[in-house]
Amino acid sequence: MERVVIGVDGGTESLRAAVFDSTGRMLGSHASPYDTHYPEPGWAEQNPEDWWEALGEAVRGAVAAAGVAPEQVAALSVDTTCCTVVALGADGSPLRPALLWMDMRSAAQAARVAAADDPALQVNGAGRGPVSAEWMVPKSLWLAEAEPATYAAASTLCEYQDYINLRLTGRRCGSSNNMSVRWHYSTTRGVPHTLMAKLGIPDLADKWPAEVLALGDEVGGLTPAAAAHLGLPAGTLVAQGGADAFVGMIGLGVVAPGQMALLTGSSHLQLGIVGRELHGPGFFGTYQDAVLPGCHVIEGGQTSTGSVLAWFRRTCCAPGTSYTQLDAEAAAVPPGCEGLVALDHFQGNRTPYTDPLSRGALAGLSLKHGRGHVFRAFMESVAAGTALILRTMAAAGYRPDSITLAGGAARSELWLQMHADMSGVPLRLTRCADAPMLGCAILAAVAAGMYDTVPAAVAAMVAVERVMEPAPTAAAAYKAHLERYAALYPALAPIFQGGKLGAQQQPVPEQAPVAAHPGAMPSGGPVEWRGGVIVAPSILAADFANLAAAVAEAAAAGAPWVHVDLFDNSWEACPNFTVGPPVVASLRRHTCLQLDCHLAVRDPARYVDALASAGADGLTFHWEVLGGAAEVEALARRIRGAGMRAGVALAPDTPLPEELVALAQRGEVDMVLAMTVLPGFGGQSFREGVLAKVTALRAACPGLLIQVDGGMNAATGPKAVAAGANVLVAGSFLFGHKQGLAAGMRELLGAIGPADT
Ligand SMILES: O=C(CO)[C@H](O)[C@H](O)COP(=O)(O)O
Repeated sequence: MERVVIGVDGGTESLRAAVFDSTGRMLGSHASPYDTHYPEPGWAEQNPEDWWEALGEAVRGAVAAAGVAPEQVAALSVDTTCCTVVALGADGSPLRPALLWMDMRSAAQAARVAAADDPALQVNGAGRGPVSAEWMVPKSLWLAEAEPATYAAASTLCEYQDYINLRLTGRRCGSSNNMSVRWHYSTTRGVPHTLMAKLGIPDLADKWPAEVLALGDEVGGLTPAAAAHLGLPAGTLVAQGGADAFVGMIGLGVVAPGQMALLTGSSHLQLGIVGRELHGPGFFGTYQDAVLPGCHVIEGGQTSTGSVLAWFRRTCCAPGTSYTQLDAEAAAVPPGCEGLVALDHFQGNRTPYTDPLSRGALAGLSLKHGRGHVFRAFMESVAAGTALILRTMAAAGYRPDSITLAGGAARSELWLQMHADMSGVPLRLTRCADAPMLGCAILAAVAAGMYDTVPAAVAAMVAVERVMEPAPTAAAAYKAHLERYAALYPALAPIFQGGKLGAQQQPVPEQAPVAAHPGAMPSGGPVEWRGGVIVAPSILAADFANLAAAVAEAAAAGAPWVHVDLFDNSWEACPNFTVGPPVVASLRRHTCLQLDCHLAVRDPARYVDALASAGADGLTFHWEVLGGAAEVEALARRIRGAGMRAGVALAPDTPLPEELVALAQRGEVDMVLAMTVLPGFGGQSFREGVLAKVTALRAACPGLLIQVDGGMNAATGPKAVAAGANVLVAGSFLFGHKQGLAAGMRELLGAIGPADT
């Protein structure tokens, strides 16, 4: 008897079930719709009993459509919408309608959660936000405050998906997937007790399921009542599922570090797998162990993508105009739209700016441009938005090797190719369009013992049908266009919202983002990072009266970081006075590049809070000004706690301290800066002798960010990289380059040689 598995996808409009064989072929499916109620503007509720009825109907329908016997079903697994919150009484019955994921009534509570300044918030842009009203904690807080009697009576607050598992098996458990991505839970820190306590709801922890199961774990067998409802044998195995998009990653075969899922529809969602914890501004996550143990998920998102194209067709084209027609008109326009560039932020920007007030735009219109140009400009803006998200992730150390795409974008070859060309990453397309249901089926197959592991099941059940490679000529044609796109939001933000750049301006929380993933530094963007090396232009060599132009030039040249020297003339080894936190705050309003701040001052601790508030991404202080390893460790922790990368600098004559090596090996510092000139002034000669320190440090710390600063040019850069440096700060060479900074970048990177990673 052939064994089959069932995947169930509880969506917003309906619940769908499908039967799959062991090769991942869908044998039959069935959808059952249910209603959503909107009691107030912004509110959205569903009745859990409707889900249960839909589940019975859909599973029976899918089994009938597949033509299999119920006894053939080895297991099933369920994904649902994420953050659809249910309050259950002691007997497991719902106490009120469920708050659907899109329910926004807890917006005020979400703002208070964001302001709670708790370590658990670090997964959101390294603590800079946002916290969405969609999520579990704001919804729970709303219930506690607006309906205290219901909150008090609730013995369980859980997700749609947990409720279904409870009814199927009688087991009250949560999914580490849902909890990691939207409950501020982590597999190492556990439940966010301090956050709950700060919000005045410490008892929320008791209402959450105490048992947390990973995707694919056995939840249990169907109870007799559930079996009768589904038309399956009692005892049929139920495997743990999770949130639809994340289970969809499994259905797309995205289960290993370096892989990314791109889920497209009215919006875009970029979900990448990282081998270790990684936090940073401009993206969400990483969510620890959120898909498979050891696989952390990094998240980016664009709120309006397919919806922008739909808007254009609806409002700007004659009735009956087809996408095929618009696609053909767009295909006749060259990449870059002959100077026309659009911004896709019609409904705000989720990442990298996290700015709900940003809006769409078209810039560069001329009388030559026609409808095909405008449609293409919107298509390109969406692909460029994805490329910018990838660049932001790359600056923190994550670069996907492949992107597996699902959803509406797959219907346009032209649009697909734009995504591949601008991202510089091959796009994979799989056989099964219903990735969440296939993901559930894979989890069920593993729980049923049909495969030993999720990756083994993925290898057998996910079929990659096509790989679309970036076309080198088009990618080159898009370089300048991407820079124009990247410059649009910073230029328009003042118009949209009075000069603020969204969440980057928000205060950061008390505790630590973990070190950026070192050693795997970025490629992508208009200039490739050769050999995994970051070049950070030092604005010490720029015109201090025109720093906005300097950072714009650095961005246009493809630099991921800008190096900012903060000297206050307080340390005799650095007799210069440059800029302070207010200038960093101003720079933050002009760039989304990482602001890498070097403090050559006597008392660096006094600037930590101000620089964090200013939006600095990294803060490097000098070993020489502190009183030893314990003080260095404490300050590094404080810097990380303020949401920044912690670096320790050594003046050229300072020998490499063993204690610093030990701190780096223990992961207590993110970067070591070996100064190759005396701190204070640009334009000095490179001290090659310093490289012995770099060599020793690289041998001891293979994954560390090692920065060199001073006298860097096309002759000295390759020597620093050969010694083991992977972050090069260059001032006079770049800002003083006769052909401009971009030419200097090309020369430096060209001298370093091709990427070896
Ligand atoms: O930190 C510095 C000096 O303390 C500068 O960033 C560094 O010297 C870079 O300048 P240049 O490339 O001109 O040598």
